[in-house]
Order: sequence, then C-alpha cells, then structure tokens
Amino acid sequence: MSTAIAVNGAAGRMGRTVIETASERDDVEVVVGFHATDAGDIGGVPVVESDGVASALAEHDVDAVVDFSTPEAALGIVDACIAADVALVVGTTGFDAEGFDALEAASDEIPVLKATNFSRGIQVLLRTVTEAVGALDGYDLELMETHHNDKVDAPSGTANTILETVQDERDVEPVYGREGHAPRDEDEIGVFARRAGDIRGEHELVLAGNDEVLSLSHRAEDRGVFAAGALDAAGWLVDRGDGWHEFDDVIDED
Ligand SMILES: NC(=O)C1=CN([C@@H]2O[C@H](COP(=O)(O)OP(=O)(O)OC[C@H]3O[C@@H](n4cnc5c(N)ncnc54)[C@H](OP(=O)(O)O)[C@@H]3O)[C@@H](O)[C@H]2O)C=CC1
Ligand SMILES: O=C(O)C1=N[C@H](C(=O)O)C[C@H](O)C1
Repeated sequence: MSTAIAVNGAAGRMGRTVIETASERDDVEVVVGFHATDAGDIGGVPVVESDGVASALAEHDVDAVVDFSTPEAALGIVDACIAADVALVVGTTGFDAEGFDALEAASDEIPVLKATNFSRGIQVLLRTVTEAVGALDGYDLELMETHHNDKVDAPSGTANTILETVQDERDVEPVYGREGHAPRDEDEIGVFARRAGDIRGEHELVLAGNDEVLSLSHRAEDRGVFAAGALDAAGWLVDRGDGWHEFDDVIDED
C-alpha cells in the first residue's frame, strides 16, 4: 500500500520536485498540496490554500506531510497535523530557536522527522566529519557552502548541521565571512556562504594541518535527490511512533 503524502510549499522549487519525484514511484502518492494562496493544480495534484490544511488532511486521508516551505509556513501547519494525527517530515531550513522548540514540542504528539539535508551522501559526510575531526586534532577547520541565488537563509541548514557535528567533537567558535585585519585563532572555524546561479547545493569542510589538507565535500546535482530522501523518510516515518526521528535512522534501515 502506498503512503498518502501532502506537500506543504507545493508551488516552490522543492515542492514541485517532490510531486514530480513521487509521480515516478509506487510506494508514495502525493494526494494534496498546500500553498499560501490558491495554486490550482500542480502535476495533477490539487493544491489548496493554507487555511484549508486541516480539512484537506482529513478529506484526502493523508498519512504524512512533507514540508519544504518557510519556517513560518511549516509552523503554521503543525496544529493541523497534530489534530489529524499525521506524521510530519520537515525539510525547511532557517528556523530560529523558538521555531525549533515548537517542532520538538509537536513530536510529543505526532512522529516528526526534520533534516536539513535529505541527500544520503550528506548523511555519510556527517559521519565522516565526526571521524575526521575526532582523529585530526589541531587541524584548522574551514566550512564553505554554495547555493542558488534565490536561497534566503545563510549559512545553509546543512552547513549549520556540519558545524554542530564539528562542535560535538571539538570546541570551535564559528567566524562568519572574515573581513579586514582578521588573524586566525586556532579555536575558530571560518564559515562562508556563496550564492550564484542555480547551484543545487555544495558543501565542503577543509581540515588542514601537518603539511596536508583533507577536503570533505558534497555536491547535489539535482533537487530530486532531496525529494527522494524526503519521500523515503515519509514512508519510514508513518510506521514509527510519536517522537523526534532522524534521517540517519532511515538510511540505516535500508
Ligand atoms: N532538507 C533538504 O534536503 C532541503 C531543504 N530545502 C529547504 O526547503 C525550503 C524550501 O526551498 P525551495 O523549495 O527552494 O524554496 P521556494 O521558495 O522555491 O519554495 C517555498 C514555497 O513555500 C511557499 N509558501 C510560502 N508561504 C506558504 C504557506 N503559508 N503555505 C504553503 N506554502 C507557502 C512559497 O510561496 P511564495 O513563493 O508564493 O511565497 C514557495 O512557493 C528552504 O528552507 C530550503 O532551504 C531545500 C532543498 C533541500
Ligand atoms: O535551499 C536549498 O536549495 C537547499 N537547502 C538546504 C540547506 O539549507 O542546507 C539543503 C540543500 O543544500 C539545498
């Protein structure tokens, strides 16, 4: 039986990609989409206004919502998901601490899975970051990301996740985009965000020391990679209980 999915942010770059990616699979079906205003029909999927989310979840018998929208729009559907007892997969980035706490609180009542990056390669990169930073004590660390020119949050959610992963291993302070007289401190990590063209998403952590440079990098070549991971997560999540879940657990169980 396929998982019935609703897409929040259906008219956006990722929302449209999720609808297209799901249309090529048998295990998931996008049954409805949500947009701030009436967006008609996208890829054969009815898209309803966000004030109709609660009734649409019931009417379309939705199992899971996949959200790629804005922090405000994501938080705007949480109560409806709880009321309908629907699992929530969040791909949106750029939440502040309060927004993140609201998602965590929702996970007391429904299954919630949030990932800043639904590519499998990035999950493996995160594991590698832990190993490399743990093993290469004292190496200088620098973090770079590059995205399309319409991206609004910086650094990217993924860069923040890489930074947190580094900080779990080593006590480093981020310095964002150096400028002027800015000698490097041994306990800092430079963080840089570039925006250009339609670059799907590039991340690189450089570890330099001991007359060598280790570069851990990832490049997404198509938004379909994120859509596929989010749909995998949705199918996995509907069989789980209420609580906070990680994408790493999804790829571990394949
Ligand atoms: N976790 C991951 O793997 C990935 C995460 N992302 C993240 O996903 C998010 C979306 O990215 P992207 O698709 O490129 O951005 P877009 O701006 O293309 O899409 C966001 C969409 O959400 C819509 N929206 C605004 N308000 C609402 C609302 N109240 N209800 C429903 N929809 C609404 C926007 O409409 P309008 O334009 O009319 O305002 C827009 O169409 C970003 O935070 C991005 O960082 C992106 C790729 C991968
Ligand atoms: O906005 C994007 O495009 C992307 N956003 C995510 C992020 O902020 O890390 C994931 C991916 O890099 C694409």
